[in-house]
Amino acid sequence: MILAQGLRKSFGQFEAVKGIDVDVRRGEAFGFLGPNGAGKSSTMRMVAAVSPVSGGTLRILGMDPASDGPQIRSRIGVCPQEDTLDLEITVRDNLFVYGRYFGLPRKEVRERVDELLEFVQLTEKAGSMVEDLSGGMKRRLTIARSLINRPEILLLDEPTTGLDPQARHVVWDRLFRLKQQGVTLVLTTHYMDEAEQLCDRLVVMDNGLIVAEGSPLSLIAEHSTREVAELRFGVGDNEAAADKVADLADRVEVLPDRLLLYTADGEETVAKVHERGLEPVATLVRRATLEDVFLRLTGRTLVD
Ligand SMILES: Nc1ncnc2c1ncn2[C@@H]1O[C@H](COP(=O)(O)OP(=O)(O)OP(=O)(O)O)[C@@H](O)[C@H]1O
Repeated sequence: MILAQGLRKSFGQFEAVKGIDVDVRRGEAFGFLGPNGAGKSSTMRMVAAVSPVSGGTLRILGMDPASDGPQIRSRIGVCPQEDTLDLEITVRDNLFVYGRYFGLPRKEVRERVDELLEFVQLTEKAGSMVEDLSGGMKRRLTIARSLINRPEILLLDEPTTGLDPQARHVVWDRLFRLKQQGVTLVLTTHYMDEAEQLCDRLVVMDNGLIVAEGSPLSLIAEHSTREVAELRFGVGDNEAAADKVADLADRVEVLPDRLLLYTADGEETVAKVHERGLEPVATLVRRATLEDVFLRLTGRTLVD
C-alpha cells in the first residue's frame, strides 16, 4: 500500500526525515511512534501527497505522489492533527460540503453522510454547529469526514492527542471497526499505549530516523525483559540505590523520579531489594511496554 525507500524531507538546511524505509501492507494498522519532532508528521504529509519528497522513493498504492497526486488523494483519507472543521456550519454540512469536493453526486453524498454520522455516533448531533461539540466529537467528525470517499488507506496524525481517556477509547473502537472492514490504517502517535492497542506493526522514530520496527510484542521481546520493577527512593537517592541493586536485574535505568529494574520476575526482584535492607518509598511491578523499548533505544522517555 505504501513503500518508502531512503525517504527524506528537508526544510532548507534542516533534515526532518533522514532516509527511512517503510512497507505498509494491505489491511494492517501501521504506526509511527516517536516523540515530538521525530519527523512523523513530515512523513505523513509526504504519504498524503501534500508535501513534496526531498529524496529517496515513495509509492502509494503503486503510484508516485510527484506525478499522481490527485489520483492518490482520491483513494486515501486524511485525518490531520489539528481539527480543520468548519465551525460555522452544522455537523452534517461539514460532511456534505467535503463530499461534494470529491465530486460525488448529491444523493450519494447524502446517503454516505447519514451512514458516516451513524458510524461515528453523531447522528443526534447532525444539526448542531461544530463549535458546540466536545473535543472527542470533533475528532470523530474529522474521522467521518476523512472517510467520505471510501478510502483504501486512512492516514491519522495523532488521532487521540488532547482527548480524555473515555473519548480516546471511543476513537480506538471506531478505528478497530474500520480495520475490520479492511481499511489500511496508518497513524502517528506519541502514546505508547495507543501504539500497543492499535498497531499490528510499527516503526519507532527518533530524530528523523527509524530506530526499530516490528509488532509491539516482538519489539518488547527484542528490547526488554518481560517485567519491570519500578522503585522510588527519596529525592536524589535513586543513583545511590542503583549501584546497590545493579546485579539484581538484566538492566537498570535511572530516571529523575524513579529507578527501573528490567527483570524476568519483578516481584522476586523487589523481594531481593528489600532483603538488602533498601526501603523504597514506593514500588510497582509491571509488564514491559513500548516506552521501555524507546528508553532502551534512545536513552530518553517518549514524553521527555
Ligand atoms: N514547514 C516546516 N518548516 C521547517 N521545519 C519544519 C517544518 N515542518 C516540520 N519542521 C521541523 O521538522 C521536525 C520534524 O517535525 P514533525 O512535525 O515531522 O515531527 P513529529 O514527529 O510529527 O512531531 P509532532 O508530534 O510534534 O508533530 C521538527 O524539528 C520540526 O520543527
